[in-house]
Formats: sequence, structure tokens, C-alpha cells
Amino acid sequence: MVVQAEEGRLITSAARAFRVLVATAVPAERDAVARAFTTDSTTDVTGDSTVDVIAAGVGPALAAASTATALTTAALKGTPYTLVVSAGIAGGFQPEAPVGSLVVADEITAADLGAETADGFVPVTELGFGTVTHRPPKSLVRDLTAATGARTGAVLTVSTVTGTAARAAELRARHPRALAEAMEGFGVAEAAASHGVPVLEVRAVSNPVGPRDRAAWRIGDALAALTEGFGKFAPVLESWNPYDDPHDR
Ligand SMILES: O=C(O)c1cccc(C(=O)CC[C@H]2O[C@@H](n3cnc4c(=O)[nH]cnc43)[C@H](O)[C@@H]2O)c1
Repeated sequence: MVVQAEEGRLITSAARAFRVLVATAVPAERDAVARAFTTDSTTDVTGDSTVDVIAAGVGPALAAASTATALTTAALKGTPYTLVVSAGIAGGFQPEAPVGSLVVADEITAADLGAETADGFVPVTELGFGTVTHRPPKSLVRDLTAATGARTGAVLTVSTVTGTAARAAELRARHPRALAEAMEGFGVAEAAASHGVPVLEVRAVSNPVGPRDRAAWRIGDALAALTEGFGKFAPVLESWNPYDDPHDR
């Protein structure tokens, strides 16, 4: 397995070869994920699995553009990715996703892609356009959840970080299964879908979704949870057969 972040590279063996692109928003998240794979203890050069970790930018549009570029570049080189993962820190809906907990999305939903009407929010799908939800491969979500002890549920993608209890309640009323909100998952998923590649979203909770208190965000704890969670990924990826686990291409 080869892992490449800006400063990290690791080669190890793999039962089933995989080529994974992990897209975080910022470099601190990228490094937290890469740390999970770059240990000195694994150095077998026979494997051909790859994990590339990129800081794709904040927000769904930049995340989609950066992810699509990485996917196209790999495909043109003849080494296409087999899985894309949107990863990073997130706000957690309380009490289901406490600060420091890990969430693996079984649904990646754009929560503010639509129209505001006198009768409330209407998603673009009800206006006759596009999609608002991508669903990661079920068996992979199940196995990763079991391996990491993560919670599983919907992760919302928003362009505006929730800052009031009223907005948090509105989102939960519309998405009762939502465990977390972040700003990139849907963009990464759209890029992956356009390449026919399955997608995951993995988030570590740094703050509650609700009244804004940026000073209280526990970023260090969340980054540590991200590293710990990704540290348990490799064996699950090695035993995952994408062909047994169709996704919404
Ligand atoms: O300042 C730092 O050291 C630092 C380190 C790592 C990450 C950050 C970020 O600010 C990341 C922004 C990123 O986090 C997601 N996020 C986190 N909490 C929420 C939330 O409550 N609602 C929506 N998004 C959230 C989001 O994906 C941002 O892109 C700083």
C-alpha cells in the first residue's frame, strides 16, 4: 500500500489491491488522515494498494473541482481510483454524535441545495433537477463502522455552517437521520459519481451543531479521532469487494 500526502509515503502489502483518494478540506485534516497510514512499522514493498490524501479546499464547489481533477489525472495515467472518501471534522447533532465521536455516512445529502418557498425549503430534486443524495456502499459502511466503532447515519453538506439552535432544529426536522454536518461531502460525492467511483464520507465531530461558539471547537480531539479511525481502515478495504457492493452510480 502506498500512501502519499504532502510529506508522507508508505508501501505495504495488501490482500486485495485498492486505490483510494481521500479528500479533506484543509491541510490539518489531510495530515491527520495521512498519519494513520504512515507508520514506520509497515514497509512491505510487494503490495500495489494506494491511499492518496489531498486537501481539496473548503466548501462543496472547490471540493468537487479538486476531487474531479484528481480523479481525471489518475484515470489518464491509467491508475484510476477505486474509492473516494470525503473526510475531516464536522459539527455533530446532539446528543447522537457527541464531540470526539466518529461518523461514517450511509447517506451524503446536500441540505441547502434547493429553493426557499412560502411553504418551506424545496430540494432541487422536487424542482425537477439533479440529485441531493449519494449513498455509499452498504457493506463497506457496515464493516468500517464495526471496525472503528463509528456511528452511522446521514451526513449533511451545507454551504453555511449552522449557527443557531433554530437552524439546527430545522435541519433535523427535515433530516431526522442526520448525525453531522460538514461542507464538502456532497461535492466530493458528485465528482466521484461523475467518474463512476463509489464514495464514503467519514467525519470526526469537533463541535455541536447549534449556536455558534467557534472558540469551543475541539479540533485537536477531532483530528485525533480521525487518525484513530483511519488507522482501522486498511484491513476493511483489503477485504472489500466493490463488485459485491453496488452503489448509486
Ligand atoms: O484551525 C484549525 O486548526 C483547523 C484545523 C482543522 C480544520 C479546521 C477547519 O476549520 C475545517 C473546516 C471544515 O470543518 C467542517 N466543519 C466543522 N464543523 C462544522 C460545522 O459545524 N458545520 C459545518 N462544517 C463544519 C467543514 O467541512 C469545514 O470545511 C480548522
